[in-house]
Amino acid sequence: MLNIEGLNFSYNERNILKNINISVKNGEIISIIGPSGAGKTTFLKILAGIIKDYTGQIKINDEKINPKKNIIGLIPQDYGLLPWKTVYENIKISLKIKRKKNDDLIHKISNLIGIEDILNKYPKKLSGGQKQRVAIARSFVLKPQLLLMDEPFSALDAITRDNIQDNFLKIWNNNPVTTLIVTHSVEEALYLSQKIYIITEEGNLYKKIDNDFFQKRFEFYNEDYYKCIKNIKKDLSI
Ligand SMILES: Nc1ncnc2c1ncn2[C@@H]1O[C@H](COP(=O)(O)OP(=O)(O)OP(=O)(O)O)[C@@H](O)[C@H]1O
Repeated sequence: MLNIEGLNFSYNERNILKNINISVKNGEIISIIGPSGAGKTTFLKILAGIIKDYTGQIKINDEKINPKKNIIGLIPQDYGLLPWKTVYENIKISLKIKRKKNDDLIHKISNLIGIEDILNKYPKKLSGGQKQRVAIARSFVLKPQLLLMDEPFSALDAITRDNIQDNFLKIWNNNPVTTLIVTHSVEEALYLSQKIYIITEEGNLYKKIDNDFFQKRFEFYNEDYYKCIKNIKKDLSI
């Protein structure tokens, strides 16, 4: 269980996140959705241990979160691949960091996500969708206790995005990692997460939604789905 209680954070006395309370069950996927500048990336950076001077409590299984002890995977907006390493080496880095050896797992996950044939390529030769797949494979190989994804699919065309979202869920169903996804897309939040948290422009947690549409692709002509999207969009414009 990930427990966040009374989290506050300021940049140079400017209050960015205000009294955030969220709990995520082990193996659950939640989405954080909110307008630009609301503090979503800042929130992930705090969880990843990049930002440390927050107040409030963050616990994993009742112990204070510790990025040195807890295995935390972060997929940043730019995918974070090292240009001088091949895809295979980029994925293997996470195993080196955790001093594990598991080449079989690299091949299993690469196969599941469809990147077996590009393992020897360098990142500059890859499309955005391929880089995204590599970043996802790398974080799953790490077997993190917590996976953080910052707008993971925003730069992709609609067909590639649907395809990679499906691959992501395929791997997650194989190995349900506790995951937080930051997104601007209501449709993406509905497809990929069991709970949706709305953050306002001022950095307050406004609402938690239990999502009935998880892992279901709906069209706009489905009335319940359409209403749900409309309500969330209304909340986001407050
Ligand atoms: N290093 C920094 N120093 C000072 N202010 C910062 C810093 N990084 C971000 N900010 C400010 O903090 C606020 C929250 O930024 P953050 O990147 O977390 O928002 P976001 O919700 O992820 O936005 P977006 O959806 O556009 O990515 C913004 O107003 C931003 O300008």
